[in-house]
Amino acid sequence: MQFLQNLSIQARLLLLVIAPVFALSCTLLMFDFQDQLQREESKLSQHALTTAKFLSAVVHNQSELHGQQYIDRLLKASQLEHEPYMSLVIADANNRSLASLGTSFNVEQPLPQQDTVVLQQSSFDITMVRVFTTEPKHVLIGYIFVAIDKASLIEDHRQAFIKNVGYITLGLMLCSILVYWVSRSISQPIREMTTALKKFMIGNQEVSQVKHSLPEIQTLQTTLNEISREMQHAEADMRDRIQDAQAQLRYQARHDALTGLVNRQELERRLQQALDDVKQHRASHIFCYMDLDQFRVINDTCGHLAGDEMLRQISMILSQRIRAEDTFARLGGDEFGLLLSYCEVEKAIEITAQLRQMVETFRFMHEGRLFQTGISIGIVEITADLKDVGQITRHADAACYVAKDNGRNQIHLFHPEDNVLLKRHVEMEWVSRINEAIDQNDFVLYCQGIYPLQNRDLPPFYEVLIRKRDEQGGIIPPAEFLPSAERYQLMTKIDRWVIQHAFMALQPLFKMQQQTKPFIVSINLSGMSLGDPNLLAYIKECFSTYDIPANHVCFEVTETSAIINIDNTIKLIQELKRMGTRFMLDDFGSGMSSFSYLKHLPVNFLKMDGSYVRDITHNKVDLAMAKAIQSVAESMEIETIAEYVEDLAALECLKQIGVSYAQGFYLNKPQPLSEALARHIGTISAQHSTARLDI
Ligand SMILES: Nc1nc2c(ncn2[C@@H]2O[C@H](COP(=O)(O)OP(=O)(O)OP(=O)(O)O)[C@@H](O)[C@H]2O)c(=O)[nH]1
Repeated sequence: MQFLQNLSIQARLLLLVIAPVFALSCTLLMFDFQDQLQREESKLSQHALTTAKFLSAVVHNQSELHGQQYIDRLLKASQLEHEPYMSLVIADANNRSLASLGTSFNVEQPLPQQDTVVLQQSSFDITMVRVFTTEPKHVLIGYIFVAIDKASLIEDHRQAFIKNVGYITLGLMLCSILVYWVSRSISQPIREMTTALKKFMIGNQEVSQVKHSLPEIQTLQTTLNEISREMQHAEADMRDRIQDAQAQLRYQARHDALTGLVNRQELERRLQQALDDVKQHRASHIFCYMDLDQFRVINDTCGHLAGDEMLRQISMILSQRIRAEDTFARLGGDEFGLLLSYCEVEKAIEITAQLRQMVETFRFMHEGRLFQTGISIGIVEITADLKDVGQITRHADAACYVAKDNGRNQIHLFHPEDNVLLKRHVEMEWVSRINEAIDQNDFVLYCQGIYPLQNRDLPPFYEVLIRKRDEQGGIIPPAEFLPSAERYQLMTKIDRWVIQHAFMALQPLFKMQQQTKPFIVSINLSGMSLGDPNLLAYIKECFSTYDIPANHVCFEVTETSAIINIDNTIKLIQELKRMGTRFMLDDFGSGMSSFSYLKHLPVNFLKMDGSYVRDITHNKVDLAMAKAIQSVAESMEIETIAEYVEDLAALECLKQIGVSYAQGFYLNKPQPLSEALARHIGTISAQHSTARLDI
């Protein structure tokens, strides 16, 4: 079959049509030849027998065969003279030939005794009939032999057969020529088409006209040319699209998707050019680092989409003031970079002052509310002594940091000896120390008691406070490291560390299955943690891991951080309160709109801001504020706590106005959490823990 597949159309037609027809014709001819031969043979045999019988009938009443005339008459009567392939012999009773017609022959003795018999010879068939006299006596008087010459009969038929085969061969040869011509008329255009297609493949735009084309091939050619045209259109279209996409990619690689401004990579490339220019040609270029002020508030109150819109609007407004030769870029978040080309410091200050002014006067409208923001700008002059682009951006960033530190919405020109920069350096160091302390558990938990003033049966609180161990084993207060943790977004990590370790400290108390005196451990949550959507899941996991009853835990959130993350905070409070956990609003009264937000925060306790408590016995306003807070809390059925209680007079005053709990150095100083808890359940002496509440 494989061999057939490799054959050309001509070869296939010849092999599959002509050859079988030839073979079949020859076979049929052969059968016919055999058949005819047999029929002829039997016809002749029959004829020979009839003739012999006829002759025997003619002579049967003779007593013997004699007389030439008589025999000739007999031969004539046989009517066999026109059958050249036969011989006829008349012999007497002794088998001596009396007369013959055709080639004479002798029949060997003894002759068979039958009256009629066919004797088979090598190339003859001899029909023998015995001749008898009739009445009165039945006497043998002779023999009549009729021979059929089989060889000549076969030869005659062979000639006819060869002639027929010749005719068939001739016919088939003519057919072959016809088949060859027809198949060539098919294969030739296919070959030409193949050549045309090869040329088409190597760049010809059209499949060229095939000379001896068939209608089918012409249709194929037209279709291919149509496909080719379509492909050319598609290719041109695709090329355009690729070019567009490449241009878009080039654009995207250099621009910020949100604002359309140049991006950080492109700015850094241009800064490098500027630095080279300064080093080679002493040109003067300025770089400014700009950061929007309190942008987080927009995101938190209006959502990120609104924040994006504000970034777009501010970028557009500032772009209008920036010269074509300058580069205004978005570096990420709410940070922008401005490269002022061929610009002196004084001019840069003038331009940035205008930009700052534009941001200050800009109002962002969202859902009917107007928002205002500021921008802090750090300026650095690109000088030849700057090592690289990284140093330019670091200096500008540092100057912007100083501008923030100076109260935001400021412009600051970079100066290496800035005190604030030194402070920032210290803070940066704290970042790695805090991370290390978290990994190596170098923090320790302290606590300060919060005791009931009105009803002694209420359980005390222990507010958990974090400290850090120093290398010499001393204790570092939180004021040294928490500001850095807040600035560098480490508060979530710290809060989680505190929650986990406070729970670890509590676990043994509940494991002992002792009837512990009721108490509540109070843990502070930073604003950053309140904005963390995964905090709730983390706290729940800690409750189940350490198996701590939820009603022994209270979380303290400050008013400002709760407000910034209001939705998340409300959800957190609702979910955990359902489990029995309590919530305390810390520093209450420090914000401007404390009372209005109180309605939305379902807390159990209010901790008055220490600033009202410290001077409550001397300052009437503080006293009035404390009373007001107490009155609002009572009407909302919220318990109050006063912190910073530093003397007996303050304690008495707070008790009188109805404050529920008190906390402060007068009552109790911070002590290690584990010790405080051990004292509480009485496993160690309670000597130092007793709060001075005997008033
Ligand atoms: N809408 C929006 N917000 C972003 C995008 N990238 C970063 N932010 C947010 O921008 C805020 C940047 O805040 P910071 O610059 O750290 O702080 P800030 O609130 O501006 O306060 P100061 O810079 O200290 O004045 C963060 O809340 C980020 O989540 C952004 O592409 N779109």
